[in-house]
Amino acid sequence: MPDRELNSLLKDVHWLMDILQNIDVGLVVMDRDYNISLWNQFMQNHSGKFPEGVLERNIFELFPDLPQDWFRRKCEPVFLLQSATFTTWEQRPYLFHFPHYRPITGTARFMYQNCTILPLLDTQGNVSHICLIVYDVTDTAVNKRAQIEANQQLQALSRIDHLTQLYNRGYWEQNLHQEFLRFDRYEIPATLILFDIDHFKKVNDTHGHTVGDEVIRQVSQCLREQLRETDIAGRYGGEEFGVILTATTQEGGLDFAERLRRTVEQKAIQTDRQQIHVTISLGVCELAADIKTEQEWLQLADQGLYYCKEHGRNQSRCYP
Ligand SMILES: Nc1nc2c(ncn2[C@@H]2O[C@H](COP(=O)(O)OP(=O)(O)OP(=O)(O)O)[C@@H](O)[C@H]2O)c(=O)[nH]1
Repeated sequence: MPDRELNSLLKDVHWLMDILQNIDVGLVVMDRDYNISLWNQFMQNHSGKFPEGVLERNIFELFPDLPQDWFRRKCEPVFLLQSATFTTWEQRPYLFHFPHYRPITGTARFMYQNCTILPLLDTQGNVSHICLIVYDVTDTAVNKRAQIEANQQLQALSRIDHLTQLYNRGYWEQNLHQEFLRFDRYEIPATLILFDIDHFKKVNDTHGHTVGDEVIRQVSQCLREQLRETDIAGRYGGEEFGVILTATTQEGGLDFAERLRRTVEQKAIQTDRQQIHVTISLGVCELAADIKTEQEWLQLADQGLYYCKEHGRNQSRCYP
């Protein structure tokens, strides 16, 4: 080869090596036994390990925390099939546990990484080495996680009634529908309670709307204290509430209703000026095969509630 061509080739190789060293991604070349042949500046900066300490050494001995089985499963097809593989931070947040110091994404305790593993062919066309490329994707990952979290919070907020912290009517009705379908499929018992505060208009008229709101809040608090984790309680209307008692028969439902009724009756609701006592009326209905829709289920519980209103209030009634 003429000198000029050789010089030009050497220059190209020299430049390429410069680029490999300074590029802002991690580059690691390994042989068939996972011994390291190339370790660029990015890997040195983030691991604190210098090339002289890693070259010709086995990557699993140098980094005992590497998920060895998983990593081998990713690399073996690259050796055997001569095709590249990729891993993303969503599958596994990182391969190398590198600290992360960026001020903007300061919430990240480590560097999130995507990785690519490329086959490197020898002169006979066999894959003698693989090249692992490590990308720092912390900014993307942190933003995406923050977005997911914000969406979850928004979703939770859109399900909750602001005044009572119970489910709002829309979300509660979705649950009623689900419970109805569950009964249809598995015949697991479920009991519905609809209740409202007696003579609530009078509370508003006598003490004002703010006190009325406080009464609604404190009755909701009584309800929350009675609930099991599987019960689903919502604010159905102004001073009307719905409770779905899962895996509960009419007998259990009536027990719950009476317990709640007594708790509210005994509660002294403290307002700025005085104590107020209120009572509630409750309609109870266990789901049965002849109830064809959830609307029918609601109407039956409502008829129980209506019966209580007609017969003196401060009581609970099963219907049918
Ligand atoms: N303070 C307050 N009042 C509300 C709210 N939502 C509905 N109300 C009031 O609740 C009252 C309900 O009155 P009614 O439906 O006549 O029932 P009631 O006076 O409780 O009588 P019975 O149910 O028959 O015992 C109305 O005056 C509504 O304005 C609310 O969020 N806050």
